[in-house]
Amino acid sequence: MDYNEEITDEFQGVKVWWSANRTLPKTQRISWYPNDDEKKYYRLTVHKRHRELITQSYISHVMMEGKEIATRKRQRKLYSNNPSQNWYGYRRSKWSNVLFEHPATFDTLAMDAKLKEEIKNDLIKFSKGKDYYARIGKAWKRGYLLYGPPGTGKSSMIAAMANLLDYDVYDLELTAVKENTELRRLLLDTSSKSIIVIEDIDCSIDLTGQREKKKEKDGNEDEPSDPVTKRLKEEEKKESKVTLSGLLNCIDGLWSSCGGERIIVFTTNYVEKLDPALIRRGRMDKHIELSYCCFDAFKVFAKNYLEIDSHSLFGEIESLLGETNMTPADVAENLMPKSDYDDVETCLKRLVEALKDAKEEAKKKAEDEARLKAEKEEEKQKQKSVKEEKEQSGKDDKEVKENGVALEAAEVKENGVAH
Ligand SMILES: Nc1ncnc2c1ncn2[C@@H]1O[C@H](COP(=O)(O)OP(=O)(O)OP(=O)(O)O)[C@@H](O)[C@H]1O
Repeated sequence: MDYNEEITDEFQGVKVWWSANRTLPKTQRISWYPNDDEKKYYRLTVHKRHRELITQSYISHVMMEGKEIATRKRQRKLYSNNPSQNWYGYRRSKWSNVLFEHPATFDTLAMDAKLKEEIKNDLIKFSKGKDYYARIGKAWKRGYLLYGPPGTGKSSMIAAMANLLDYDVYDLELTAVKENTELRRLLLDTSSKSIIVIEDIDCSIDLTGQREKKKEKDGNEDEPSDPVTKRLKEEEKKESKVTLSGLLNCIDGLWSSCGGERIIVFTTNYVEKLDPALIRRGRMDKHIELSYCCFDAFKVFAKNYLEIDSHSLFGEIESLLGETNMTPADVAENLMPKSDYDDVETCLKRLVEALKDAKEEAKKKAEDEARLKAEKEEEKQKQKSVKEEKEQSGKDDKEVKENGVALEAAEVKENGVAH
């Protein structure tokens, strides 16, 4: 809306007029910064008989609409945490950000259709649950644990979640956090409507307590003379003290005291390594396994990458997918046309070949492993029988010796007696 422009609006049959204006500065001065004296304002004109309706309902209606428009228009961000030595000073902050523009959505996510629907519903229910969480007296947060082998879509799912809910993403790199208080400050500095992601949780924290110490460097390393480098090196050498209990306390306690909705996502390739305390329900409410490519997931790729719903090769692909483990990342790579000459047939055939190779390789690997196991077993048996033989011969020697000694003793006695 331009200055001196006027627009009309209607609310419950009542007409109102808006105009934009500003107060001009009293003094003229040249400055890099906007003039403090200048004030922008909107004027709302309405017939005085509608005053009550306007002040009691219309204004709050306008504020709410405004907030919704701002949310719709806002550009979402991907944040990553800065090391604490960069937190203070001019324009320094705890988090750096870039625009979040990951294209993954639940439509592009290749996975079991039922599970996908379940996760979507869960997320939507959570995002609409403000009153529900307030009523049951729980912090408005939800934890997801995504686990599965590399290339099965854990990062893609996080992006799809953020795109579905219109949330910002905070990628929390725990290895850059020195202690629990830093972790707390970082988390308190996140905004509402956000997903906080800790990837590869099993690698970032020692799950029994203290985080792995950085490898000690040689003691006789040259001391830098430059004071800035020296300080940075000293900072680096400081022991990292983010603990599992610190992390859990932050997750459990912190957000109860600050409103707003937050989702926390942990990812790992090795779920079995995780401490049950970390992933118990309430902390990680939903455990989602992302696994090797199933036929449902393949059909999503076929639709998205090749724009097909069926093909004569689908049957063969379905049975090959059932017989071998191929990650969605590998399936996607094989399905993607590599040149303008690659048509649907070429891409599907390439996938069939790759699946056959993978099946063959897996078979060979299993055979090699079985052979190795059999050889080990044989070796073990051999060692066992050698040991038994040795023990037996040891026993025989002892008997011979004992008998021999006994005999000698008897002879000595007899001889002694005889003498
Ligand atoms: N389920 C999936 N649906 C759609 N695309 C996928 C899926 N899984 C993997 N991909 C594709 O493979 C690439 C790698 O996947 P992604 O990074 O999401 O896997 P990840 O499980 O997070 O792997 P890592 O454990 O190595 O981080 C993605 O860019 C995406 O194109």
